[in-house]
Amino acid sequence: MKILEIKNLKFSYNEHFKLNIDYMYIEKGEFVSIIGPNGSGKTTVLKLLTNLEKKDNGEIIINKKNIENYSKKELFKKISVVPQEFFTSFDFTVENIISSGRIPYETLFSKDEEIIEEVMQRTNTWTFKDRIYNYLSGGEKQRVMLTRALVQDADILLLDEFVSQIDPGYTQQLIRMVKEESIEKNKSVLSIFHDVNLASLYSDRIYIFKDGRIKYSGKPEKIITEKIMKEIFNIECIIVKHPIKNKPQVIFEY
Ligand SMILES: Nc1ncnc2c1ncn2[C@@H]1O[C@H](COP(=O)(O)OP(=O)(O)OP(=O)(O)O)[C@@H](O)[C@H]1O
Repeated sequence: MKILEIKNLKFSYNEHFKLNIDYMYIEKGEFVSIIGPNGSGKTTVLKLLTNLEKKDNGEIIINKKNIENYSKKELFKKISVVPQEFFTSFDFTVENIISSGRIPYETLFSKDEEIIEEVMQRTNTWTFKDRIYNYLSGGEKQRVMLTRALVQDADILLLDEFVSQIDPGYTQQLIRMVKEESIEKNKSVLSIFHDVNLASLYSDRIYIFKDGRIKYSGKPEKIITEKIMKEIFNIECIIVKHPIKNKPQVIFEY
């Protein structure tokens, strides 16, 4: 079942950048990634999906219902987001920030507190729950934002380079957690990656963006090729098969 569909989506900030998506979808329980060069429109799509920008044209359909027909609260239960950056001018603690993921459920019963603590233990953020968010390192902030999105428990998780500042140990742990959410809880994931190898290893399907359009889409095995990597990113590379998962992995020639 398709949980998210984007049809004929058009948007422009100005004459310099135009986004034009004919069709894009995510199935329930699918892990889908977007890759593409800087400025190709990846983050803009996520902003349109969360109403941070207003589309010029087209349709965004979540669970067979147009996004415009959702109330804010309903939408928060459908979509949770880990943005590239999150700023706050207040001195919120880590626990304050993460707890805000439960706002759409509007209860402060112990059940919510249990959910919050359980997810914080899993992401190892519980140990610094009383620290001020603004004073955390970049990687710690990203872990807090992912934890907030997980406690929100929405059907679709939108991730914008959510491990870009995270060390290898936590990168593996957090991506595995997200993957488990999709496999075990049937959550759908749409994740932007700059690391093509991570996208290839964990995704069921990948969309490759260039110049505000989808240039290629499909299973990693089909579209992570030397020719396409050269065309999209202008890189000289060799594609090898992951020894355990058989997924294509990109190695720079030099
Ligand atoms: N608020 C804005 N006003 C004007 N132009 C913008 C704005 N936000 C983004 N852009 C431009 O729109 C284009 C697409 O930006 P977007 O952030 O979607 O790219 P991206 O593929 O996510 O890039 P990156 O990989 O660098 O994060 C870029 O050229 C960017 O400069």
